[in-house]
Amino acid sequence: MYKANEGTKLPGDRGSPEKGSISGQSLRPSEALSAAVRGPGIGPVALGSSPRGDVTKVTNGLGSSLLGSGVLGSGALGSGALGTGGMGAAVVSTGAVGDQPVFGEPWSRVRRRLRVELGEDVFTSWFGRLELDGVTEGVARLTVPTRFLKSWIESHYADRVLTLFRSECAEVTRLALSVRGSLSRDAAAAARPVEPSVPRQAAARDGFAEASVAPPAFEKPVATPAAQRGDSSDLTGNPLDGRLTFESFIVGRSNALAHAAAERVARDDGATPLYNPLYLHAGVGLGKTHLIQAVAHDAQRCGKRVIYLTADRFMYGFVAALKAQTALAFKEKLRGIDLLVIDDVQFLQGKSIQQEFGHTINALLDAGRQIVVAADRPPADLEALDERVCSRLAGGLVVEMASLDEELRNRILMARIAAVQSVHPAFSVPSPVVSYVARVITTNGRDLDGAVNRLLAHSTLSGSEMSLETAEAAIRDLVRTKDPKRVKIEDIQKLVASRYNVSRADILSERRTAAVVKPRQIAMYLSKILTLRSLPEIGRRFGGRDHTTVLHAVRKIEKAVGDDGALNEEVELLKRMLQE
Ligand SMILES: Nc1ncnc2c1ncn2[C@@H]1O[C@H](COP(=O)(O)OP(=O)(O)OP(=O)(O)O)[C@@H](O)[C@H]1O
Repeated sequence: MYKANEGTKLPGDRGSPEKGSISGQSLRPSEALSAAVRGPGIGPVALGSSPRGDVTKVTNGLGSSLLGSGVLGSGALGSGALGTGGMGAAVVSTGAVGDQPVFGEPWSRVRRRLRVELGEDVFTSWFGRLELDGVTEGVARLTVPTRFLKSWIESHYADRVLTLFRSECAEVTRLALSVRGSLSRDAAAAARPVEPSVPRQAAARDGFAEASVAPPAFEKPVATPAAQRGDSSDLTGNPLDGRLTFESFIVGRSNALAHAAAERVARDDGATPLYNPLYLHAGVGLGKTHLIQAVAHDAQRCGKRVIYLTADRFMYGFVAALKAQTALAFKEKLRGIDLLVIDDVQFLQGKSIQQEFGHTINALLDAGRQIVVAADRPPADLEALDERVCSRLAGGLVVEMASLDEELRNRILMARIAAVQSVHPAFSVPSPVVSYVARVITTNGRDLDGAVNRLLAHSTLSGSEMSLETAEAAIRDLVRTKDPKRVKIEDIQKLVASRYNVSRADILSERRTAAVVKPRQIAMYLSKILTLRSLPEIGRRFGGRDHTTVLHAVRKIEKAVGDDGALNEEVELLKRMLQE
């Protein structure tokens, strides 16, 4: 079983609640894993082959989107390739392919090229969670966690992704993008609320468009009575994932504060919410969703009325309600709850939706209702959101969850392995292998899940002892080179200010003395070349200046570094310091 938390508690916290049942959430980690990697003879298994005949596909009967997928290359059973999403269908390449994963390497190269082309920020926002599920008969099946991401990638990047994939791997002729987890999370929840079908025009107006590449491979529209009636006011939120509880959340240095605050909020009696809103932010896969869903689970168990929504669901819900002229009911429903949990708030797009979101959180906060928000960045960096909304979101407790350190990664891995062992007692991972995986997979919890998935696939399918060598081959593609550092405008301002002996406030101020103008212009220039922020955004972050002022500064410094060797060296040094 997953290990219970031993983490930080805030004063006044009660102990862990009894494990209770959550309606429609019956998939335990052990069941999920057992379903995911049932070998031949245990569960329904489909076998197929690629056009080259060198890929054997093993699909468990619950569908490959059950919990993500893994792809292994051959060797003994070979090197790992894909599917960091968790513990689902294994796609195993064997035979003639040799030691290399069949599609994993090309896919890794596609990702690398996209990252270089688009820059770190754009790549992380749109492609950080895009995963390759497999390639069958020329169709590369890609998955993302939300419909919104799916629509966005399809309408903005599909052609580019396909072109890159084809150039890396001629076998790929089409893409099929789908939302992963749509089966898993809801398989047990027959009563899953359905995405209201968003009218094309409304969707396009608010920044998302219908699929344009290939018909979704897996996504199955689930008809519910509410959807059939078009009753979009029947907003019951996204279903919670029964695995994402406090009990299964491992607490370490990087997330102790967030965990303590989350527990406190979940168990608060609701009379006077202490941390409201509670705003958690962190990079991809560091446990935000896990923690805020844990809050939602716990609050539900305490009898609170809870709605958990991803930003895209909020958008779809609102657009559909507008269309069905049930927007009032939609708002009323939202405002009549005790706890609103919103995930991935950085994806909120569209003016009217943002306004509505702003009104909703104002109404809830004014009524003393609790809000919990997760995002991949701090409130001040939510560029798409109205400033007043950002400041309201920042007005409670904002906590950053840092990267998982090695010790925490080790404990998460051990918990995952223990969960698997409760179903597969023969699954054994020697401690040097656990330590090795914890050391080399530095990225996030999702990749740790992917690693366990591959070790399990290896052990189930090969039946051989796990050694450091085989483990290394199984998880090879998950071991990434260090991501380039993301530079923040605030850090640029601080560094440049200290280098030129002025304060950051001077840089943001109206002062026009030469001692301040030069560092200000250098800082603007560095913001333009080291971040993906637009000129207007940079202007806003420099004391509300116009974008033409920023453009002027950028051009001026560009020219100056060309003419003046000393300045060039100085700027290069600042650049290096910021990127280290
Ligand atoms: N501290 C932890 N304890 C247990 N599992 C964890 C922890 N941190 C992350 N995980 C696991 O890692 C995976 C990714 O976590 P989660 O989905 O919560 O990340 P996230 O921060 O919401 O990422 P994203 O920004 O991509 O949505 C999940 O399977 C989660 O259970």
